[in-house]
Amino acid sequence: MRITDVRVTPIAFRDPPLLNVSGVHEPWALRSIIEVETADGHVGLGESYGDLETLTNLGKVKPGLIGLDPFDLNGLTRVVYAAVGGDPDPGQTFAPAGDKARASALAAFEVAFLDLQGQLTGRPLYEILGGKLRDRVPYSAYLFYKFAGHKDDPGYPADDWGEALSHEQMVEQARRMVTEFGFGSIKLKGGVFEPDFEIETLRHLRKAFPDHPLRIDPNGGWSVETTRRVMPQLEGLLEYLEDPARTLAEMGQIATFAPMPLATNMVTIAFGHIPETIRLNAVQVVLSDHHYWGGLRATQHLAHLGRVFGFGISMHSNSHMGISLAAMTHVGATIPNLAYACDTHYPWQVEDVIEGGKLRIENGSVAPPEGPGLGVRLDHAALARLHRQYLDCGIRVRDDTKEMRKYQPDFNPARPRF
Ligand SMILES: O=C([O-])C(=O)C[C@H](O)[C@@H](O)C(=O)[O-]
Ligand SMILES: [Mg+2]
Repeated sequence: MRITDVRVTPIAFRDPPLLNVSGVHEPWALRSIIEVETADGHVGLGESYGDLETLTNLGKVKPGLIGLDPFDLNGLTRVVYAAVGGDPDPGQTFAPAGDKARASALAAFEVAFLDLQGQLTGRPLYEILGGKLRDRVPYSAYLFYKFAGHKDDPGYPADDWGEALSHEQMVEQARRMVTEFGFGSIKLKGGVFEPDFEIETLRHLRKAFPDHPLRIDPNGGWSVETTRRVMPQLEGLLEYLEDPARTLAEMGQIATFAPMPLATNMVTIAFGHIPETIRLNAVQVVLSDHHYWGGLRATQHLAHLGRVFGFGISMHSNSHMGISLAAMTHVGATIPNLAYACDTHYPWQVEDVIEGGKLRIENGSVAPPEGPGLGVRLDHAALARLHRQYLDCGIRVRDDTKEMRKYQPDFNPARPRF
């Protein structure tokens, strides 16, 4: 069974004005949708970033995939490394340190190849990945401070979540997340306001949700000294503290005085970072993300290293569609040491490219879609509509800072902000 066609379609979908350390989300979020077709008409799906660099790299890989067997994942790795650059040694399946471009291209196509393997064998993807260890994968409520609407009219109605700039509004956002989706744990995106204000928001959340584990993620927005100053206030409040500071060395310093585990999706983002992470004991929870760790098998390998070296595994996300949620859920179902509920931006998205609308989050968790492979199919009309939005929206690279300067012309995202 050989691959005869590969299509990569950039899309843009509505995104609310969510705040973070770099600024605010633009009205349109970008992704790319990958279709890998075999001679007999099976189509494997993948999803990745939609920025120009990713699209360029995926475009470079495409021609080399024609004629490959979808079961030849080492062949895929060789093609990706040859096209994007790097060591073409087929033994070097996973990317070294700082190798996000190659690992991301590999991941985008690996998911589509695995989807094909599932379709060709009539097996759900979690079986291709070794079998499921749980029926449902837990996700956490992902709370953002947010504006009520975008600064410029994006040409669509404002989202129905309203403004969240006060503690009380954030508790309301959490209440809706927990009521509608049943989330059993809560993450607050921080780095937006002074840490003391954000910790007060956490206290309000603790009061309203006494049993929900809480996390905060300032995305490297705090200095080591600021983190030291606020640490007594955080003690006993958090399940883990995610990326308070920006570098591995700073995380290592914070780990010497932090009573709770430190988590990251910023300082340990490739296999080559793990030796130094362990040497410094800088991080106790790694947020895996198949999109840039090199795919679903790489995610399993990362989890295995977690068992070897004693760090926990959680999962990171970005604004994404149902193909990514299906892939995250299939792999999440196979990881023995997935000790924490995974991140997902999915509740913030109102559009999707899969048949049947959106996947369902219930009781704070998602079941891997049944059916062969990923278990999701492309809605071609929706894909065409979201591609048209991409062409029309004019955004080609995500820039939260530029967007924030429309509200606050002197906004400075330099970190540490606090
Ligand atoms: O955990 C994280 O760092 C993220 O989810 C990164 C995202 O870019 C988040 O900050 C966002 O969507 O603004
Ligand atoms: Mg993070």
